[in-house]
Amino acid sequence: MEEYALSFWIYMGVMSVFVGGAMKKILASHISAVPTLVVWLGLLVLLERLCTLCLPAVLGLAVLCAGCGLITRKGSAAQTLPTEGKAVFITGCDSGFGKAAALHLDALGFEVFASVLDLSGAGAVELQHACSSRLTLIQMDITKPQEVQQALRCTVDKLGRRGLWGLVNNAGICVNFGDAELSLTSNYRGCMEVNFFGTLDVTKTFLPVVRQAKGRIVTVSSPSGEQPFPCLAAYGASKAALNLFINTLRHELEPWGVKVSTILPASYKTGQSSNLEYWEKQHQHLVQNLSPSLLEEYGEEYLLETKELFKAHARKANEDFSPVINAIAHSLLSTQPSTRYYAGHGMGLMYFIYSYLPTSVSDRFLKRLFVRKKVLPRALQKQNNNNNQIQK
Ligand SMILES: NC(=O)c1ccc[n+]([C@@H]2O[C@H](COP(=O)([O-])OP(=O)(O)OC[C@H]3O[C@@H](n4cnc5c(N)ncnc54)[C@H](O)[C@@H]3O)[C@@H](O)[C@H]2O)c1
Ligand SMILES: C[C@]12C[C@H](O)[C@H]3[C@@H](CCC4=CC(=O)CC[C@@]43C)[C@@H]1CC[C@@H]2C(=O)CO
Repeated sequence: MEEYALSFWIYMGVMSVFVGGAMKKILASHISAVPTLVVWLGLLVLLERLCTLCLPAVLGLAVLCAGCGLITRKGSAAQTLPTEGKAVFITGCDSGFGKAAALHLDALGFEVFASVLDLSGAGAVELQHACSSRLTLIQMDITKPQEVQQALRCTVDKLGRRGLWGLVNNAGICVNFGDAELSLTSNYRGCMEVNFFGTLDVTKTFLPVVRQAKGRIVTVSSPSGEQPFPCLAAYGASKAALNLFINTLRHELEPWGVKVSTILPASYKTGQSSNLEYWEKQHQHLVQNLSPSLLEEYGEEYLLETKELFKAHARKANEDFSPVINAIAHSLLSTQPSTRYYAGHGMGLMYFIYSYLPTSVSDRFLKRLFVRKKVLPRALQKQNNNNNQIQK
């Protein structure tokens, strides 16, 4: 009887440690910890069976101590590093997350190298006026290797013998518009050229100075690189390639002391995505370049609805970039940065649905989240009309 009582108390002790750890995750990151809770509770049930069935009391006690040590060490170790003397290079600072990150990191005390496409553009001018004298503005198109090399030379000239603490890969575009079959090959290439090959070149070019500082690489990607968002195949494919490259780099750079993080933002009202004129131009470009057969099979009405759905989504996107900017700052300054940051409300739920519920449920969730089409392709409308005629 005593043996049973001791096993019972060990089991209760282990439960409180694991459930407490999972609840802490829930409080710290809202719903995104739901997957964690599911896993922890599964482990707990397994452990309960072990404790009850085959662990002698002494070993059970050792498990309890190990569990407590694990939770407390992990929980209390993370601290924030000082920004003093740390330099960070950010791509795509003309607008959106890049410009906001440059402003915030400058205010935190970093020496910011903000690269822009247009040194005389509104974004660059705003940064010049709003930031401290530590800011350096650099013109760089990430798809032009000679401009990337020049940007490195300019950065190293200013860093002297110091390494570069942080590289923030932010620059990116969404060229594609519409269903995977309808997206032009030039859309796929356009997204891949900037989002994958451009970021690849910048990362490889700046890696030696980041390794020298045992610093950080932070990449702004997208959930569309991991989940099949409708109408985003070209953009998502480029982000998928980027995610795999960055994730491979993450564990290969561990021996060098370089920490690698990926930021996965929800939907925000930034420069390009909120530019309704941009989506009009994308629509016109598609109609003018789509093959006559596809245009006939899908019909202009179908393409028009897609454009309106993109514009409607852009109107209701989030204007508060702080979840993304705070994630970038945390990934640069925490002694224990996360490998992935879900930057925006509801992202954890989106990933929980995608990870644990049937594909039909997650497919429907993504459609409701982004583009809920009502118009069928013209060819399907004709098929349905013919079937209805036959049934009459
Ligand atoms: N806005 C969102 O909802 C959202 C969601 C998920 C991921 N993202 C990603 O966030 C990143 C930043 O985009 P944003 O939303 O701030 O949009 P944005 O259009 O405001 O910013 C994109 C930046 O990239 C720059 N850029 C584009 N092509 C470039 C090139 N060839 N060389 C150098 N710079 C270039 C632009 O000048 C701009 O400064 C992108 O990688 C985007 O894919 C955005
Ligand atoms: C791709 C975009 C950024 C982002 O990736 C969005 C996507 C719309 C669907 C969507 C919903 C999310 O909750 C995660 C991000 C995301 C999948 C956006 C449409 C235009 C926008 C951009 O143009 C970014 O440059």
